[in-house]
Amino acid sequence: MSAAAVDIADLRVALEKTPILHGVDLTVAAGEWVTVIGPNGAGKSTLLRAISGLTPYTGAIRLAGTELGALSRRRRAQLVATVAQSPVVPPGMQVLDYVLLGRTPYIPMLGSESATDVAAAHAVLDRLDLAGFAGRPLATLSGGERQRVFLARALAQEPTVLLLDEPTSALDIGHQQDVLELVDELRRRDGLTVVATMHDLSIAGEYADRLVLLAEGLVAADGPPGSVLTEQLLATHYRARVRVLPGEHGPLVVPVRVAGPPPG
Ligand SMILES: Nc1ncnc2c1ncn2[C@@H]1O[C@H](COP(=O)(O)OP(=O)(O)OP(=O)(O)O)[C@@H](O)[C@H]1O
Repeated sequence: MSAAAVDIADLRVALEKTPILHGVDLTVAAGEWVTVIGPNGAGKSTLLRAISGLTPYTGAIRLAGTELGALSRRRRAQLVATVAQSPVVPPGMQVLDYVLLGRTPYIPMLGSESATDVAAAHAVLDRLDLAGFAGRPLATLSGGERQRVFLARALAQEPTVLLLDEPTSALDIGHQQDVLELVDELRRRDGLTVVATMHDLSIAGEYADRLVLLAEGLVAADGPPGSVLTEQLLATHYRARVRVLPGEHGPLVVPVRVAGPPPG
């Protein structure tokens, strides 16, 4: 049997001496889409940052069978690409140059990008409907356009594991669907493994094979969307009043107001 794309055991992370993740176990098979949900501050971004090698941890994180710490930075960048919530953007950088940064793990030391790298960057800009933005300074794009450029850079990296931290939070509903369908297409076509975080629970359930509910730094539930998106679990961990309705591609979570507006 081939190794899991991501295999995490007893992961513990402390930030500024405060324990944030308290012993997380998570296995993601190659080609699987797992979305981590959970209330604000649960540790979702911290988990993704640990998988991408940006945060010290104890426990084990293995990528395709190799412990994260045993991978060179270059090899790690060939395996894992991240779309962070608010990536740092070098001032004045144009869109094409930013997307080309995704090719860094394939460019020889002290070398510069090849025609193949430039073609790969243009191809991904085309796929994301961003070709017309190639020469624009990133800072002049709208929030949603910029978010798609961040994804373009990650896809230009041609990773085997794609980490998406709320990748559609700035997108209108049409672009949300376009971007998630594209990621799903890459997963089906190329066997890309996806680990995402999302706050829109209906969309989370529609695209993921499995949902992992993280609460206070621990896995509170892990399974197919129908087993995690229950009114009881969402009430317990989000203190949310919701109705869960059957949908074509997964449960639909609808917030409901319990008390009506004050009379008068
Ligand atoms: N550098 C830091 N030092 C101390 N605490 C931190 C640091 N970074 C994050 N935290 C805390 O760690 C906890 C988990 O943060 P994290 O960003 O992983 O949560 P999250 O589940 O992604 O939340 P959200 O849904 O709001 O994005 C939060 O309580 C946050 O305040």
